Amino acid sequence: MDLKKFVTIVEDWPKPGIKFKDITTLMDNGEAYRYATDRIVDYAKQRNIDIVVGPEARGFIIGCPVAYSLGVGFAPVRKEGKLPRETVKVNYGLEYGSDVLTIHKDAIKPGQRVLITDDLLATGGTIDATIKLVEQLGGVVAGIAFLIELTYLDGRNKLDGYDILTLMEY
Ligand SMILES: O=P(O)(O)OC[C@H]1O[C@H](OP(=O)(O)OP(=O)(O)O)[C@H](O)[C@@H]1O
Ligand SMILES: Nc1ncnc2[nH]cnc12
Repeated sequence: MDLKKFVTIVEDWPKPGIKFKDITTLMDNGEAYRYATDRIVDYAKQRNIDIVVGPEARGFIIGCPVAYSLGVGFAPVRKEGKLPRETVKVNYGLEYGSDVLTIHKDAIKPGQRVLITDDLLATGGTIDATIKLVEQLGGVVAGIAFLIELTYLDGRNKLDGYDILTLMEY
């Protein structure tokens, strides 16, 4: 299936010069959403995943159906002030700003094999921060899966040494 047919490019959003890749038009097509999810599930099955971790908000859209299909748990990474119990946190930069990401301190047990999911790899700042959170808790990043990679931003370089799956490149 040609997944790119289901992604809508929105020019100059949220800021001038950004070509926003809108995945809502992929998610609202049942066949495309299932096809993309199943490809990530196939990847995860080869990597003995204990738990899926995804950053707010679009990382949830990808990670939750993958976790459900694998029969493993999902741990959310959220922006600061959203998780109610004790967290660890890290600052990060992204294509159009900067922020703080957090995860519950007990979300991952030391040694657990983690699949990180998100919709899109741009500068790699979000996932670099997510890796730091997972590793701070003793998790092993066994794979990272995205729908989309913006190759011109070279985020993959920032994630050097980790195993990465992307389903579409721009
Ligand atoms: O590789 P990077 O440069 O870090 O950029 C990619 C991240 O940016 C977007 O999330 P955003 O922070 O806009 O949040 P949202 O998912 O809540 O819209 C996207 O969903 C990725 O998580
Ligand atoms: N160009 C882009 N499109 C969609 N989400 C993004 N997150 C960071 N850059 C993005």
